[in-house]
Amino acid sequence: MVAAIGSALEAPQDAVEIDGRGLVALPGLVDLHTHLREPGREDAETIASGTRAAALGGFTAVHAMANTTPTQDTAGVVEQVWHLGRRAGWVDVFPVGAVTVGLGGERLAELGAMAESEARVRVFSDDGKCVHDPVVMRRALEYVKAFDGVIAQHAQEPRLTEGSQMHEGVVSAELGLAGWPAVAEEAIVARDVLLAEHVGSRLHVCHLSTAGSVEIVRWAKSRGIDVTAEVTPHHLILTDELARGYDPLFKVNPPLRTQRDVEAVREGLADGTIDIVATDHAPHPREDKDCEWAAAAFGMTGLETALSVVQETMVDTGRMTWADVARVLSSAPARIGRVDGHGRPLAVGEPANLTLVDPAARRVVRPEAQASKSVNSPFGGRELPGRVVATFLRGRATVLDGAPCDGGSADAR
Ligand SMILES: NC(=O)N[C@@H](CC(=O)O)C(=O)O
Ligand SMILES: [Zn+2]
Ligand SMILES: [Zn+2]
Repeated sequence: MVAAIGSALEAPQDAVEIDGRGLVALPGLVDLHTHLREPGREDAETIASGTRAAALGGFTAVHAMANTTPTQDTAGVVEQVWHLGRRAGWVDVFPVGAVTVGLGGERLAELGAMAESEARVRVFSDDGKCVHDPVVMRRALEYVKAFDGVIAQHAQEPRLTEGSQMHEGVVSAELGLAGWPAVAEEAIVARDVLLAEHVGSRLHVCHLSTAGSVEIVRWAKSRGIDVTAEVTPHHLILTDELARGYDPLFKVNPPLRTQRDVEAVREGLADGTIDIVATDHAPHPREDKDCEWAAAAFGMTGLETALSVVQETMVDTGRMTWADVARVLSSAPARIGRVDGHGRPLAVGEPANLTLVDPAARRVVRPEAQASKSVNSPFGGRELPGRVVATFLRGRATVLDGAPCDGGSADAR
């Protein structure tokens, strides 16, 4: 708990003192969209390694996506993930529940049992797959109203994206790679905001990536539809031009779009149409990325670079203040996920979940030196601004002087 705020305070003798001059204090960051890969793909990431990466990135809470093996579609599996997160101790892990059994898109998973479990699931998503059947989507939206849940949709019309490899446009035509058209995302976003309005439920749009999707969400919000949306750091800064080198590091779902889309998502984030930044941290082992483009997995890591990318694209460009950063990376995601104790203002009596950032620092990203078990960062070798100096989870340092406090967590080494 934050005991006092001021300039002439008496600290207890054994207190850790940090010289905060020049640093920005943010409420601990909250990621609504992380892939931790455990259970099932511990070669790519574990709950311990992924949450350690999260703490180093300034996070105190992450939502762990449901596309694990087995799928997080029962109370048993979400409770297991929740417990492993607790035991690792780096951040609070909130498991996302699958919408449909095995992400199959057909039968609703036991949403109520997951909501009532110890993990208290409020966010449900088949992420990786789109809940494409409108009847299933409608039922899911209706069902979660009972416990104030939200459906987080991976908006990708499957028929329009069969075999898709990258954004459909000039570059895909030149490279001869199968395109993933913007309309495949926008058609689902449009359908889902209308469904959410029809049944009076809450919808969250995952990794919104196109100018058209921004317009649809802006329209929906102006109508009073209860929709929220996220953008990833990579969609704020990278474009489909990067596919020209055929390096699968830049292969991701939804794909990197055009400069026009990048401009539109930045503007949407700045004006509040897009509510939050979420990492979509998607670690993959080397063998799934060190191959030709068409055979490679979709996804990139992001927990350890997210804040820097937001600083570069939104703060250093004058589009957002640090208070806005606290909103899009902490308070708004905590509210959407209905998470207690996170995303709270830095005030006396609030839980001491906080992050100290040095905005004047610059660093070159070295994926091999990161805490994630996987190295598929699109920012390797790139210089980015900002450095997370310290992270505190309920008053306990998880990161100090930019280094993980391994002693504090039993299982994370
Ligand atoms: N974003 C990705 O490209 N991949 C994600 C799935 C997803 O977020 O759709 C993954 O699980 O690897
Ligand atoms: Zn997705
Ligand atoms: Zn994802």
